Amino acid sequence: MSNVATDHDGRPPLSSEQRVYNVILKQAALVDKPPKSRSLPSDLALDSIPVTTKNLLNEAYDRCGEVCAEYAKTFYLGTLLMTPERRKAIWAIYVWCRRTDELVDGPNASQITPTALNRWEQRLERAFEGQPYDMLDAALAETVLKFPVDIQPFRDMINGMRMDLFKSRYFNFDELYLYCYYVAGTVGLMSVPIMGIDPGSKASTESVYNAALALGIANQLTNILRDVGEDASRGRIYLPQDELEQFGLSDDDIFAGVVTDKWRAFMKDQIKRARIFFKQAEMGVLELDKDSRWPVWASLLLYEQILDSIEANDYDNFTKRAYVGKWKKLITVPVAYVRAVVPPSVTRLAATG
Ligand SMILES: CC(C)=CCC/C(C)=C/CC/C(C)=C/CC/C(C)=C/COP(=O)(O)OP(=O)(O)O
Repeated sequence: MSNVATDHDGRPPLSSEQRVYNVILKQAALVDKPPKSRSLPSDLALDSIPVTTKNLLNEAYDRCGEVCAEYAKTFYLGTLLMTPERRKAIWAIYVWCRRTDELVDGPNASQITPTALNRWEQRLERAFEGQPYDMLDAALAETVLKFPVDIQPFRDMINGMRMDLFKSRYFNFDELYLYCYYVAGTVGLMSVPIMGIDPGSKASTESVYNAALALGIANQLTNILRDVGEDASRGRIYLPQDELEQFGLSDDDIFAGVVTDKWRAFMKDQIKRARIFFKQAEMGVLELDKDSRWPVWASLLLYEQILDSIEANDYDNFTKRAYVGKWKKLITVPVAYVRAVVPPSVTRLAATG
């Protein structure tokens, strides 16, 4: 990828950031288009769904909600504040992402092949065409009919799983950035059309998508920094090789798992970068629809605190798993609520006054 000097037309290749930004421009353009359901054949229009199917669909959404409640408790509680339509849609997307992730991370992960991922992608395409394979896919199919969600981020998440099958080293941050977009930034892009942008927001749609992407990247970078030891035990190093080298470190140091001054310096640098992405994301939360802000603030603040915990562990992410304690979690939830409901000018004044 990065060692190709030019593309087919002899132009220098785009950086990962530019490639991902092109996806964002496409997503933002979609928001202004009429909903897909209006341009679908009449038998696929939402108001023509028979009552029995509607009941089955409601059961499927309930199941999605249960899965979300089980695996992402805080986020689930936050979704309860959203309108019923939105919360159902978020659950359906959450479940699709979880099922995708389980293909490579779940109990059957060792049997996963590129062919199985291709089949999963075909299923996704069918769901977007209104021909779901099972009821959970049906919930997704209805969601993407109702909201201006594009298939590209979903395809890209599957691309991330493909990447994970054959790649266990990242030469530089550009390569890692693409991976983080695939497996986490995509979630941000899928979520914005559901969560909605505040009608009074003056921000451009692209900038809100960009902030959502930043949150996905920040979360994934944090995840990577938290899990260095665990990943190394599986032979994987999700850290930029060139940056390790700049700090005088190599794969062997990661496998040895000893916290040295070089490691601390390297980690400080990585944490700094993850925090920059969190900051970029924060600007976008303010632009989201009022009811969607709380769950996003809560998950942002909670995830960002994992970085503090790595610092508190004196950068030992080889043998210690950084986590946010119960009390800190409990304090974060109301803090997130205040940030979500109080206009930023007031909090800013309160902070300075
Ligand atoms: C900021 C704006 C404008 C919108 C918000 C857009 C959203 C919801 C972005 C969130 C993106 C997101 C949740 C990405 C997933 C990131 C991630 C690393 C999840 C980790 O999942 P698990 O592996 O289950 O985590 P744990 O191992 O910590 O349980």
